Order: sequence, then C-alpha cells, then structure tokens
Amino acid sequence: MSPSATTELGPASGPDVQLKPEETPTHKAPRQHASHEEYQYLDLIRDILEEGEHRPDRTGTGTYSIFAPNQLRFRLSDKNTGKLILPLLTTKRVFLRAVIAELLWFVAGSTTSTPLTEQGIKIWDGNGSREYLDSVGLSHREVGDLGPVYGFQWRHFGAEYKDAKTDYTGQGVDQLAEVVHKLKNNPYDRRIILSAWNPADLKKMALPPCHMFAQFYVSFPKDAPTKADGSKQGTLHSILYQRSCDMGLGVPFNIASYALLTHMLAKVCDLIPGTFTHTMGDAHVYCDHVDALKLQIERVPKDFPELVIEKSDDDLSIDGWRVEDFKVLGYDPHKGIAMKIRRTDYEVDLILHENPNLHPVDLAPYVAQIAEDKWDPKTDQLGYDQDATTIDRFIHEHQDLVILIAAENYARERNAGMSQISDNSAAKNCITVGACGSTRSNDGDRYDPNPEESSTNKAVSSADTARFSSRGPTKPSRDPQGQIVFPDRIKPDVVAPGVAVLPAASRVVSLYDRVRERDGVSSDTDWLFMSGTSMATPLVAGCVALIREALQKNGNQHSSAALVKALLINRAVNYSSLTGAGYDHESGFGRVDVSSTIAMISRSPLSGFVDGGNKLESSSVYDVSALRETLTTAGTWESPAITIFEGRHKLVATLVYPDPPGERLQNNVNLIVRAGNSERHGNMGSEPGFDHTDNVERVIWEDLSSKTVTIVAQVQAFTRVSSEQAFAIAWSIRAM
Ligand SMILES: Nc1nc(=O)c2c([nH]1)NC[C@@H]1CN(c3ccc(C(=O)N[C@@H](CCC(=O)O)C(=O)O)cc3)CN21
Ligand SMILES: O=c1ccn([C@H]2C[C@H](O)[C@@H](COP(=O)(O)O)O2)c(=O)[nH]1
Repeated sequence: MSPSATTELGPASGPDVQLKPEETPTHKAPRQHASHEEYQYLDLIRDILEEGEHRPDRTGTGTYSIFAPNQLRFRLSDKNTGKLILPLLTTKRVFLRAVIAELLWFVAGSTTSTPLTEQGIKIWDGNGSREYLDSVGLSHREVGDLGPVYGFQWRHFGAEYKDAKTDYTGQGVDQLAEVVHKLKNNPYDRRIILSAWNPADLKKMALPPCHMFAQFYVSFPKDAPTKADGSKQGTLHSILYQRSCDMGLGVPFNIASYALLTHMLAKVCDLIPGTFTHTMGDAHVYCDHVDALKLQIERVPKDFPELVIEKSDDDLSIDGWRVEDFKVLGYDPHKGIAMKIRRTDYEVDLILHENPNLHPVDLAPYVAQIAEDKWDPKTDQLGYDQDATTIDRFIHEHQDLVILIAAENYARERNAGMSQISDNSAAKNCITVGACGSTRSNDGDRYDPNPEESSTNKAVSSADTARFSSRGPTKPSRDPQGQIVFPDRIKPDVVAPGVAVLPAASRVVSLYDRVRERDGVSSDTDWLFMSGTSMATPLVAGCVALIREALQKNGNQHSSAALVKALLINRAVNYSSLTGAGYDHESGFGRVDVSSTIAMISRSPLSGFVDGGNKLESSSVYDVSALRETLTTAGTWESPAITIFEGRHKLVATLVYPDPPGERLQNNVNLIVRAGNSERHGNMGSEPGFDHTDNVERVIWEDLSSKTVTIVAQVQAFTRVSSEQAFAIAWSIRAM
C-alpha cells in the first residue's frame, strides 16, 4: 500500500467518501472553484445558510446547521517552493495572536483563562466568569478556572483534576509527548492520537471540548526527499474531528490552530508539513451571525500567508514555544467582521435575576392587560358573568386604570355568524381587543363566513378581521321563555394587527417552542412569529401608552381610562361601516389608528375632548363636572357651539363612561350631536332612537354642512338617583 503523496491531495479535492453524494442528503458535491482552498469554508457556510436546519441550541440563540458536511482540507506547504503555508482565512481578519496564544496555552497544559486575559485575549473570559461557572455548577472554582479542558487532557489525561493551580507534573497520560515520540520513532503507527474527549471529566469542564480528537499520519511518497542520514523525510498529515463547529467565530480559529499545531509537530519531528483535514459534526451558523457571514461569503479570498518558524533546529521540543517564534508573512485579509460571541444560559439567568420585574413587562398602573381562556367552544358562550362583574367593579373603582382584554381566538368558519365574546371580554369598562391582519404576508387567517363557497385566497389584510378573532356581540340574556330581556352589547371594542406579529419571545418558553414554525420562522430566537388577539392586545397597550404620553405633553397628567378609550375609539376605523353606524360585530368600532388619535390630542379648533368628573386632574379649561341627575333635572353636559368653516365636513364624536358593574347599563347616558335643525345619536347612524345597551357611543356624521355643532351627553336614566357619573367625550372634525 502506498501512502498518498502531498501533491495528490490537491486543493479542494474533497474527501474520498464511500457514499455517493445523492445518498447522503447532508453532503453536497464540492463546488468547482478554480483555485482557492478558502472556498471550501465559504461554500460550506453558503450550504448551511441555504439548506441548514434551523435548530434551537444551548445558548438560546438558534442556529442553522448541517451534520457531517464534506471535510475541508488545507495544504500546509508548497511542494515547489518548500514554503510553509498557514491557512488563515483572508475573507475577514482573524485574530492570529489569539490563535497562537491559545494553542501555546493548550500545549502548556494550562486550564485557567487568566494568562490569556493578561495578554489581552478574552476569548475564554465568558466561560471562566463567576456567573458562568456558577451556572454550570462549578461555584467552587476560582474565576478563570475552566476545569480539565484541552490542555489538561492533552498533557495529563486520566489524572485527577483538583484545580488550575495544582502542579500535575508526572500525573496522567502526556498524550502530546507520546504523539511526538511516535512521530519520531514509529511513524507508521496507526494510533497517533490526541483526544480531549474524556467522558469521566466532562462534568468538571466549563465547556466540553469541541475540537476533540486528532490523528496524525506520516506519509512517505515515492519522491520523498532523503535526509542527511540517508533516511527518507516523511510528510505529516493531520485530521481533526470537531463535534460542534461555530462557523463564524470558532472555526477560523480552529483551522489556524490545528494547522499551527501540525506545523509545530512537523518542526519538532523533522517532517514536512503536509495537509490538515477538518472533519465536522454539527457545523452551524448562529442566527445572529447570518448577516455578517452573508457579507463574508461574497468576498474573494486572497493568498494564504506564509509561515516562518523562527526556532533553531537544535534541542527542539514541543514545549517552551513563544508567540514570537511564529512569523506570518503576507497576510493581507479583508476587513474584520464583528460577530458576537454567544450569550450563554447564565446571562439569561443573570438578566432575570437582576431584573425580577422584567417578565412580564408591567405598565401598571397606567395600562394593564388581562388575557384568560375561559370560553369553552364545546359548551356554550358565557354571558356577562361574575368575571365581567369583577372587572367592571374594579375599573369603576380605579377610573385611571386602562384595562385591555383580549377578545380571544374562538371564531371559526364553522360557527360563522355566531358570537364568541364571553365572560372577561364581555365587561363594559375594559377595552376588548380583537385581531386584524397585518401588512406582513400571511395566509389562512381571513375570516370566511361562507367556507363552502370560499375562494382560495385567505390572506388577511390589515383591513380584515382575523379568522380566529372572537366575534361579538356579547351574549344577550333571555328569560325562561327565550325572550331577550337584555340585548347584546357591541364587542370587541377595537381590533389591531394580530396576524403574523413578531413579538419578543419570553425565555420562559422552551427554546424548541420559540423556534418552531408558526406564522414564519424568526432568524433570531429572541423573537417569534405569533398570531392571536393576545398579540393585538399588547399592541393596543403600547398605543395606550403613546396616547398617555401625548396627553401628558398636552397638560393632562392624570387622564381617565374613559378618556383614553374615547380617544382611541374616536379614530378607530371600521372598514365595513365607514358611513353607517360605524361599528359591526367583527371589529367593533374598528382598527385603531394611533397616529390619528395622537394628532387630535393637541387641541385644534376642530378637535377636542372633555374628561368630565375626573377628580385626579387638577385643572384644565376643558375639564367639566361629572353628570348628575336629580329628581327634577336630567344630567346634561353640552359643549360650547363649535364653529365649522366653509365646506363639507365629517364629524366623529365618541362618548365613553365607566358604568357601575352589572349586566344592564346602570347609568344610561346618550351621546347627541346637534347641527342646525337635525341631530344624530350615538351608535344609531341616522336612525332617530337611542342606544340603551352600550356605555361606548359614537356618532359619525359625514357631509356635515351646518355652521355650528354642539355635542351633548345626556343622562337617560340612572339606576341610583342623585348619583354621579364621570364621562369622557372626544370629537374630531375634518374637511371632506
Ligand atoms: N460559542 C462559542 N464559540 C466558540 O467558537 C467558542 C466558544 N463559544 N467558547 C470557547 C471557545 C473560545 N473560542 C473563541 C471565542 C471567541 C472568539 C472571538 O470572539 N473571536 C473574534 C475576535 C476576538 C477578539 O478580537 O478579541 C473574531 O472576530 O474572530 C473566537 C474563538 C472558541 N470557542
Ligand atoms: O474551539 C471551539 C470551541 C467552541 N466552539 C463552539 C461550537 C459551539 O458553537 C460552542 C460550544 O457549544 P456546545 O453546546 O458545547 O456545542 O462553541 C467552536 O466552534 N470551536
């Protein structure tokens, strides 16, 4: 059997695999590039980005990964010139001093990161920090003490590890010395192995070895040169098995490191450096390295640099090397590319530990959000029950607190036309939020009242209510004969985008769950695609915070929840009832339009609001008292005459008031808009009657041509005579 010669292992020749590429889906036929060996690395990254599996990982980042890709093979010397080659990647600057220092640190058998840190090399700092060691159960270790990692296994395999300070001279197996001995004395040995994988010690290590198993091979090709003593000079080849390969950060280091180790051994053993072959198990690209690597793979590699080892030939040992012994000539890489070293579990713990209030994000007392699954589609829709009562009482007693409740996701094609609003979301005083589509592409979530006749286009736009979003109205109450004694109420109040939303992922959710495909796959596991009214609800909570901010800038430091709700609903758009009563049972008063709401807050002559009976606000021109009904007079608030200039206008006015708890309206207040000789009533369109069911009323009056308008809140009936009722009205007028 003749060993293969250096020259036969051409650049990018690929491995001599037994299986044909098509039989192993993770293997790709090597691309045919004219020359540069660096393309093996770049092509592997391209394959991972194109075909890698998106997987969760220990660090919580997520990776794209391929298992057992083609080996990479690098030549370590130029047969023609005899010059040594260092495969140091050129498509980004690799921190060579750190690579050399780390290698010498392994060779020295050191297991503490401190000497590296002292040289300004921080690559092991993350794994040696107090927090990290504590997180992997190594609290008894000093900072920097990584346990029996590479250096210890290379030089003292099998010795009992105490700590990084102990002198282990003479203990355990010095694998590296044995490798040198065999290369010198028994070059045909098939057992020239360096293994860092020691199962008995894994638990004591800060990080189990990634580059874990190397084998060396001395080849004697036919044309091998003859040495002074008449023997043939061998050529040294090495192969590395690396179980876990961080393509962006670790692998450029690992390639250079094992190439250098092979060069050192060749020098010490008087061998010609041949090739380094890199075998990978899990070859991965961290999700947050994707952009950097996409940039890198577009670059054109330059020549690998030349290595010169400045060490005299006498008394050569594998020990005692210094960084200065290596000279690298002609390294002219492209610019460095920053890639983050991955956050590890301990950092997540740390964040949670240091910020106990971080999860859940809590905006109380200004905004609170409740979402609870209570409605059972198999039984029946719940009406206004104990939960709704509790919520309404709470809000009535805390009138500055905005409570948002997700309408829930119980609508289905099969019960089209039915309503699903129940218990919590049936409360009068909260803001019940349904979901509409978003501008992000999505499919399958358009509400389809007639599934049998449905078209195939199910994408849902931001003007459509999402298929799943629970429909209103609330359940009417009936007497034993089935007669409606109290009709249904308008719910949800508003909708907001809740399809294919990309919210921050809670780290309480398992990593597997965070990266699984839902409405799309996020490339960053801190974010995930989700749909639901519980996606729409926080979005409205954010809108409420913005509205509060705008109100505060306007001088309203402590506005009531009713005012916030009135402002929000006043500018919400119901796409199916633009000119009618302005509401329906899919999206309530419509999709929120927060910028439009904010625009109306700085009072212009054509928009305004009152926060009637708000005792928390100190003083403001527009502040008015609460409505009060006595035995002789009905409570009324009437705005000053609002002057409208030339032309046709559209007026929208909204009344919201915190009604005391109870299924029926306790205090029935109506909204009336008067213009010239005609008037419109809340929620009635152009009909003459009044709404006796809802404590949210809106008037949309298109084509208003009168010169003056007045807006009126009028008590129709109070359950308790002489009681007081706070109320908020917001209005806006626009030229048509
Ligand atoms: N996730 C991860 N990837 C690794 O490659 C890795 C670990 N962890 N933990 C332990 C060792 C340490 N190694 C590292 C660690 C950091 C860099 C790194 O940050 N390299 C930067 C330059 C660093 C500097 O300038 O200080 C680079 O851009 O290559 C490289 C190798 C390889 N290892
Ligand atoms: O020399 C190294 C050391 C580490 N890595 C990478 C490979 C992985 O991304 C992490 C180790 O995490 P595990 O969960 O233990 O696999 O570090 C590397 O590429 N090269």
